[in-house]
Amino acid sequence: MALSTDEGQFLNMLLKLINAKNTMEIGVYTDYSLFATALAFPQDGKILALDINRWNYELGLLVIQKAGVAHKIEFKEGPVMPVLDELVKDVNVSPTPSIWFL
Ligand SMILES: C[S@@+](CC[C@H](N)C(=O)[O-])C[C@H]1O[C@@H](n2cnc3c(N)ncnc32)[C@H](O)[C@@H]1O
Repeated sequence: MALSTDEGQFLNMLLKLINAKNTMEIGVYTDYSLFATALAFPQDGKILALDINRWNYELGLLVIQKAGVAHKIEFKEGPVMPVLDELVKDVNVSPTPSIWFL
């Protein structure tokens, strides 16, 4: 259901290698891959995180907050397709996030 610790480290390294600072995560579950991404990003990095259930996002939120990276994350709750339909109407959303997850 979630990344292994090795995969989290690998993701973190990949994001740094490509200087990623804008991703969309579809399905956060315990926030593990979201946390690995937020740690890899520069201070002005932005992650749009989507999950059908806010409870999943809140599972790891305290850790994210304690690590001081919560400001990099915008969370939206809901089934992903209607949320994505809304987002494509918003001209401020990048059409080309670096990495997608589910
Ligand atoms: C495999 S888990 C994600 C694991 C996470 N990316 C990680 O590696 O730590 C899948 C997540 O997708 C969410 N999900 C499944 N279908 C969804 C949908 N249609 N819209 C939004 N979220 C969905 C589930 O609630 C679950 O939290």
